[in-house]
Amino acid sequence: MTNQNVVVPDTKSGISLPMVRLSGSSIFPATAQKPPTAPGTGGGGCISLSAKKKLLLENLEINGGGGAAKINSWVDSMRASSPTHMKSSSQSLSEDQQLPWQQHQQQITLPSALDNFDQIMEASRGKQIVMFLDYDGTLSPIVDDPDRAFMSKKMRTTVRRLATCFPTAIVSGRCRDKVYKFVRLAELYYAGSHGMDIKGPEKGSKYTKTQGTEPVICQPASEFLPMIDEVFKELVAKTKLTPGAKVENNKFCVSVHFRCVEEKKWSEVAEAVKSVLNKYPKLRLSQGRKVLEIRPTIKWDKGKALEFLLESLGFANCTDVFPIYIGDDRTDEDAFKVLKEREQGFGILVSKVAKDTNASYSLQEPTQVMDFLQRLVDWKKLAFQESRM
Ligand SMILES: O=P(O)(O)OC[C@H]1O[C@H](O[C@H]2O[C@H](CO)[C@@H](O)[C@H](O)[C@H]2O)[C@H](O)[C@@H](O)[C@@H]1O
Repeated sequence: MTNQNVVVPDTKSGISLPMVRLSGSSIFPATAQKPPTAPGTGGGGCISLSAKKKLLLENLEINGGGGAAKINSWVDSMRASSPTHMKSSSQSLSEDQQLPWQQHQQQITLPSALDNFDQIMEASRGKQIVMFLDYDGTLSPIVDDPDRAFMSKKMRTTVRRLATCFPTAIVSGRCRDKVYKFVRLAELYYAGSHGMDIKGPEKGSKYTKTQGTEPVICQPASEFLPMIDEVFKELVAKTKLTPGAKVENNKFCVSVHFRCVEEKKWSEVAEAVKSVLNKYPKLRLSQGRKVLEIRPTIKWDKGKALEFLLESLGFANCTDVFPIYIGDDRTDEDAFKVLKEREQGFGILVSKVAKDTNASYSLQEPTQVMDFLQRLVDWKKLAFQESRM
């Protein structure tokens, strides 16, 4: 496996984005086997948007709503991202007023990944499981202060054990350094800034042939660094008079938190973000849990990061791989969608409420995620013991 310079053309801006990635052939034989459809989804856990909605979605996401979307609909969208407001807000808007993530066609209650553990393992039979874990809301509980979103010692121990059994990656909206400081496990892959900053394990990985060489690195949005810095400073200045607003520099994207802002002041946050987006057409908006995020318009997201990591691990065209992606946020949907489209592995949504999702199973909260990961470890150990008998 060798390092290779690759250029990713950005179809929107017309610029080419250099990155380094590993190329390698699969270490597993290719025998196609389709995982069974998750119960309760009828194969339709994936909700397809109509062509019209897709177009609207692209327009809104690319220019942050352009001039058309009013601040009121932004605030409605911000309310819709809060579970206590889920019923009241987005449903009162017409389809054209809604931001992309408000356009629910159907809310799905997914089967529990814990209750269906045996079924998931059965689907993975004969395949290499690869684990992808979101951080906030998945490995750590959601808290008011983003700087204090610590994962428990028990969770860290479980993730460490998991990584001895399966290749494991953390895929987060946070910048890579910050998420690493929270997780502190050198043996993992890390994809920060919603997948726009990927680095392989410091210590090399027993799962790749790259041990002892330079770790894999991928930064497809590196040209946006100065712009993101500028935007960060502008947003800090624009929100400094809004009590509770917090702007976080996530290196290749900026997060504007409104969790601690009084609801009547949410429009100030929306105004600030919208005014900046209007100034920077090469940046777009996405939304997470009580956070508005500004990121480059390049076609790169957590789904692309997942594909890149699979390729780096040598599973590019391999059918004997079984990726499991666990996440709680809208940005994780990009990865769930990739798995659905590849018909490989499963997405697991961490949520207590029904959501419009491409995931196949659900877990309610980080403690359940930990239980699921521990079961995976136990299952692997048992399988290993049985293979030696
Ligand atoms: O992709 P993730 O690892 O889930 O990161 C998404 C964002 O997570 C963080 O914000 C969220 O968690 C905070 C701490 O619990 C919470 O205060 C905030 O309201 C949530 O949105 C992080 O601070 C962001 O930078 C990430 O983009």
